[in-house]
Amino acid sequence: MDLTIQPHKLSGTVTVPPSKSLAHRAVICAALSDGTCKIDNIALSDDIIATTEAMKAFGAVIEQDGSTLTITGAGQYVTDAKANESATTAEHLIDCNESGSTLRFVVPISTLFQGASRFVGRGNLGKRPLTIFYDIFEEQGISYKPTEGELDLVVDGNLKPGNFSFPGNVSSQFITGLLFTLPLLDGDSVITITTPLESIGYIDLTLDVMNAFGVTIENEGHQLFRISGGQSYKATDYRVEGDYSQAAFFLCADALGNDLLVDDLSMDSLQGDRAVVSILEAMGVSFEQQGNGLIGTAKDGLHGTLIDAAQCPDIIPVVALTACLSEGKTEIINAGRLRIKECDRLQATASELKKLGADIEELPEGLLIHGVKSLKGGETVWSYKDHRIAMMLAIAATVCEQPITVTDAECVSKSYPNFWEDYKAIGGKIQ
Ligand SMILES: O=C(O)C1=C[C@@H](OP(=O)(O)O)[C@@H](O)[C@H](O)C1
Ligand SMILES: C=C(OP(=O)(O)O)C(=O)O
Repeated sequence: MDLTIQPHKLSGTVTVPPSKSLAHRAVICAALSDGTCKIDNIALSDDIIATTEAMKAFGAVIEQDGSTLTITGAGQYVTDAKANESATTAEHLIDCNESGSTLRFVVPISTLFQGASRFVGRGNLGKRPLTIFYDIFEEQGISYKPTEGELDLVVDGNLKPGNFSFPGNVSSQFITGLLFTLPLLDGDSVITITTPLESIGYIDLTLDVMNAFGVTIENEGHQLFRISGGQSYKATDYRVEGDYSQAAFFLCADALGNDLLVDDLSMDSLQGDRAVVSILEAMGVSFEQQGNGLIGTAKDGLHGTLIDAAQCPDIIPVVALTACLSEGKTEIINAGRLRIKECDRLQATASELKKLGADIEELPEGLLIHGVKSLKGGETVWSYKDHRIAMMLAIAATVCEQPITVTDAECVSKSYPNFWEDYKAIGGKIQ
């Protein structure tokens, strides 16, 4: 789907969708529990569908009523060996679609159940790193068969408790997957992170949701995690809070002169992407809180700054757009992992914003931006089939002098299926 967008100011209230990261975690904890849970404020984006379907494959029963999921957990199949044999000896087929979270969370979880699991997916997912798990599987004698190209991975074997150690700069999702799994084993484990941990906020989300479901982990400075075995997830009800990664698009839109109240934000959220607020403040934006919403304004204009992407990779494309219209120089550092997301986001951000008239240069691990007065637009730009690039370009369109056409715009369904409807509802002009 190609969309031509006219330059037009956005205004009004936008209620951000529920946090995708928290939704993955709540669905997984509920689906591993030993009872029935209601998970409220769920949006069935492609990634969340991948996770719900995955957990159904292991025996969880999931029913949808509007934005609420009623989940009856498969905890009994983990703990009861007899039930394992009768209920889940077949190969589980897990379609991760393009969701790195689903893949890295569910691979270790799958080893809790009897029978092999086959993980398939598409887009960039087959190219995103998994070697941290492969090393563990080699060590523990768990069989795994990856294939080249599109993801098609068969994992067969049961993870054993023990000592795990690996670097913290590839993806925090490996840690989250192991944290979900290890407490259900019959012995204690320790995870040691051998380099400074990046994406720390996502580990805090994992620990927080697990805690809500009665599972606890000892966290020693995010470099060492002590996990007691023999725990179980207790059924509980949970509401998913609004998503700061999605709010970032609208908060940056505000910084760029749009006029939005960005609603359903938890002011003490653990989401790492809440960093968008402090980054924009450092660039000259002031925020006013109205209820659970924020309105940003840059009365005296925006100025460039130094931005460390290590803890908040997902907001970087739209923050980079904002920097393109901020006076002076912005350098974005520690952003190497943006190259291993749905696309190479450093390359995609630089190439598409350059087409629109920005002065932006790709660095090996970041971006170097010199602010310009305006973006001319008038070009066709590609989303790279990456939701966060598509949404960033939609915000760029509001500040371009000429219309732009965004190609492969439907990819927003990965995290925010209603994005284009919401965009139109606040004044976005799509032809
Ligand atoms: O755990 C999560 O929910 C996520 C962790 C982050 O990945 P990395 O830890 O690989 O940076 C983030 O980019 C991704 O969108 C969601
Ligand atoms: C990278 C993302 O998600 P995932 O890693 O789950 O595919 C994202 O949502 O930007």
